[in-house]
Amino acid sequence: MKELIDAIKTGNTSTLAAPGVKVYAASFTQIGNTSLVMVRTEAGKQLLAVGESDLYDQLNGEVVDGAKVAPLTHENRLTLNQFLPYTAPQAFGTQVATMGLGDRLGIASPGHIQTIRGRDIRPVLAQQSIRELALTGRTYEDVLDAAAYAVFQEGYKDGYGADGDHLKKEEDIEYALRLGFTMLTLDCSENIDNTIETLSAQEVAAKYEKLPASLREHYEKRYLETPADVPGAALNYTREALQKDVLIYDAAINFMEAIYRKYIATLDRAVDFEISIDETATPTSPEAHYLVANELRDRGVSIFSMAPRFCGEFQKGIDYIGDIAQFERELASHAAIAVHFEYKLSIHSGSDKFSVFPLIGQYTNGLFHIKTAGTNWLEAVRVVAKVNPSLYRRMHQFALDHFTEATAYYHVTTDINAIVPLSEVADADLPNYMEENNARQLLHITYGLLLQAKNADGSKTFADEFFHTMAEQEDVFAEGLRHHIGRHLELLGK
Ligand SMILES: O=C(O)[C@@H](O)[C@H](O)[C@H](O)C(=O)CO
Repeated sequence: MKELIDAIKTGNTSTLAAPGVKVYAASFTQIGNTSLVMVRTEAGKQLLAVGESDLYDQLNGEVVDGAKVAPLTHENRLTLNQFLPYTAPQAFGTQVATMGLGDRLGIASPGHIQTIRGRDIRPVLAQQSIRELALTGRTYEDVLDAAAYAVFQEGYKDGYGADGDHLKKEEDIEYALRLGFTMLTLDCSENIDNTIETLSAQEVAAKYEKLPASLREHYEKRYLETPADVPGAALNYTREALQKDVLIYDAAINFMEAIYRKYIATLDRAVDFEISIDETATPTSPEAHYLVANELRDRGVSIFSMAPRFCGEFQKGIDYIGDIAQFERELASHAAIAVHFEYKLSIHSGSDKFSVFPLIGQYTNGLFHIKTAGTNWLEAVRVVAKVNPSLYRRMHQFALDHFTEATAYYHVTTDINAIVPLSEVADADLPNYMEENNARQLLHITYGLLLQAKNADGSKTFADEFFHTMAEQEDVFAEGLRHHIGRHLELLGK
């Protein structure tokens, strides 16, 4: 490290290098008298600060050859945020396309930044749901730390977001806001009454008639007596459909309003507020989308994006399943409704939906929010399959043994029996599993079980070897993400 420190001290920063040290040159920056750069040694990634200043004094680390070597801790990330504002997350609002790049491992954001840099779209790098945190054993502090350090490492100064994703409980909303998250995705799935879809028209009518007359009059006046006028949207409310949608969504709309008033409207900073009604058994018709959006607007609820449950299937880690012609027809209306109410359409489980990406880019005029997460984990699995076949085989077999357990967390229609047995696949062909839908979903939804698996002696079954492999293959992983997420962006027109 001494050679590097001396080079920085003498201002010879054109080629920052030292034996046994990887220097992330894009991170190099000057803050007052301090030169700061990210390096990686056998001890892992660290901040190297050369030159005395308040920043130097505030960083927690040890002094080596007259410089400070600081580990990538939560406290040091907060110090970085204080002196380098571009390393803190921001809200983006509705006038720029954004992409959620969920990173369940805390090591994908450098590749995501390399992919998105220079394109007409901004990254929400720190995106994790409470479900993901529970399955990986991470915290929102971990998630935001990893994203901020990646932004510093890559010297990315165009801004990034932090999304507390699929939040259902007030304590989780408070947790994300307390940490400075700049996007909140309110998951309303538990406030949507999916049982209504199972009722007959007569049962729906009877249940609807039991609602307060004032409520029924409110909806009938606004949706039966007043035609919806949304340019580009084909909306046709029937009495039967209205009755169902009121029974399905009224409680959820009240929930959205209550959370907005309590947590968003009172904030002294911008936060992108997303409404998620995608993780429900009930596909969101354009009429239902319009009803929810219209009610929210008239209640003064301003949103950044809305995630409907599209027709067909947006399953994890694989392409769209369904009638693309019907999807296009409904997408046109959903996108027109979002434009009408001045927010962005949000595409959840956006990973790998290659067949519909061009339609999404077209009908949203390139102004959308799209969420990915699992596909980034699968790119890491692909690296393991390439460079550590033994580890991949053990992970794959463990996933097969625990797949049923994992289906409690994610809706998939995976055919496990269609997956070619490991014994029939040569080491060199293991990466091909990442090209096959059933194997993709097998490894996709078992991520938490794999990362948290422990041996009888309490040691990690896979995680330590997995992360060591990924550290050695950092550049291969980044290249894989540039290729795979780059394909997403190209087809989305970005
Ligand atoms: O797995 C999760 O809980 C999240 O990644 C969630 O699926 C997210 O909202 C998403 O849609 C990512 O594609």
